[in-house]
Amino acid sequence: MSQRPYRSVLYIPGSKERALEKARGLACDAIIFDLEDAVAPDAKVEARATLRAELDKGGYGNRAKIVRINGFDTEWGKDDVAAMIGADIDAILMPKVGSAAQLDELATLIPDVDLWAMMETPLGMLNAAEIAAHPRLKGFVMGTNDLAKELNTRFRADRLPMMGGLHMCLIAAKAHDVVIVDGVYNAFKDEEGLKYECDQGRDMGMDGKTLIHPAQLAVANAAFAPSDAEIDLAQRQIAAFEEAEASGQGVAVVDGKIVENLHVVTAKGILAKAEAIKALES
Ligand SMILES: CC(C)(COP(=O)(O)OP(=O)(O)OC[C@H]1O[C@@H](n2cnc3c(N)ncnc32)[C@H](O)[C@@H]1OP(=O)(O)O)[C@@H](O)C(=O)NCCC(=O)NCCSC(=O)C[C@H](O)C(=O)O
Ligand SMILES: [Mg+2]
Repeated sequence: MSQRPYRSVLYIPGSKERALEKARGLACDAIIFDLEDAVAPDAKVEARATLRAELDKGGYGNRAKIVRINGFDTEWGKDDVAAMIGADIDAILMPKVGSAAQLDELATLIPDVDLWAMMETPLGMLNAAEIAAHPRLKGFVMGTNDLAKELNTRFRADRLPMMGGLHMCLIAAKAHDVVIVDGVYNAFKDEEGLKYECDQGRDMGMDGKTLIHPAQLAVANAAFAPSDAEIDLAQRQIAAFEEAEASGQGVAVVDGKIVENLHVVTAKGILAKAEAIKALES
C-alpha cells in the first residue's frame, strides 16, 4: 500500500501560466497538469509548450507531478507524450481508459514514468481489473463528470447512481495495490458539499480527491488525513496488542473492542500515513 499522500490532487490547466506559477506555493499533495479537458482546442499546442517550460523551471517541490495528456483518438495525444519525455514528472495520466491495451500503447512511447488511468467510461468500469493489473499502472483517477455523462445520471449529493462504478474501480485498485483518487466536486465555492463528498470518499477507501480550485485544498487535506483521534487509537491498539502478545495472548481489548493482528496492520498504516504527511509538509 502506497503511503505517499494523495489527499489533495489539484488539476491545473496547462494553458494557465498564472495558475501554474501559483501552484508552486499551494498545499496540495499532487498536481495534475492538464492538457485535456481544461484546455480549449485552439490552445492545445501552446499549452503543451507552456507546460513543458514550467516543468523545466521546476519549483513544484515534493508534490507528485502528473501530466494528463489528450487521448490517442485526438490529433494531440501522441505529441503530448513526446513533449513530456525527459521532463521532471512522476506519471502520465491517460484519459478515458477502457482497456489495458491502451496502456500498452502508451507504455511503448514513454519509459521510466508511472502510468495513471482516468476511469470515466462504462468500458473502463467493466475492465477495471485488467487495467489495474497493468505492470506500469500506479494510479486511478475517477472522472465522475464523464462517468455521469456516459451513464446519463443526474446529480445527487449521495452519488447513489455512480456508486456501482466507483466501487468496481475501488476493488480493482485495492486488489492490485494501485492508488485511487476520487472525482472532482464541481461547485468549488460550496465547502459543505465538498466536505460531505470527501468524507464519503474517505469512508469508501479512496486515497484522496481531485480538486479544481485552491479553495478546496484545506477540506480535502483534512478529510483524507488520519485524525488526532485515529492516531491516538492506533497508538493505543499497537501498545495493547504488544502487551497481550508478551503475555502469550493473541487478542487485546481497547475501548471495549477486540484488537487482533490485522487491526494492528491497519493501525501501523495510519501512523505511517501521518508520518508521510508530516514529511511532505516539512
Ligand atoms: C474553476 C476556475 C475556472 C475558476 O477560475 P478563476 O475564476 O480564475 O478563480 P479565482 O479567481 O477564484 O482564482 C483565484 C486564484 O487561484 C488561482 N487558481 C484558480 N484555479 C486554480 C487551479 N486549478 N490551480 C492553481 N491555481 C488556481 C487563480 O489563478 C487565482 O490566482 P491569483 O491570480 O494569484 O489570485 C479555475 O479554478 C480552473 O480553471 N480550475 C481548473 C479546471 C480544470 O482543471 N478542469 C479540468 C479538470 S476536471 C475534469 O476534467 C474531471 C474529469 O475528467 C471528469 O470527467 O470528471
Ligand atoms: Mg473526464
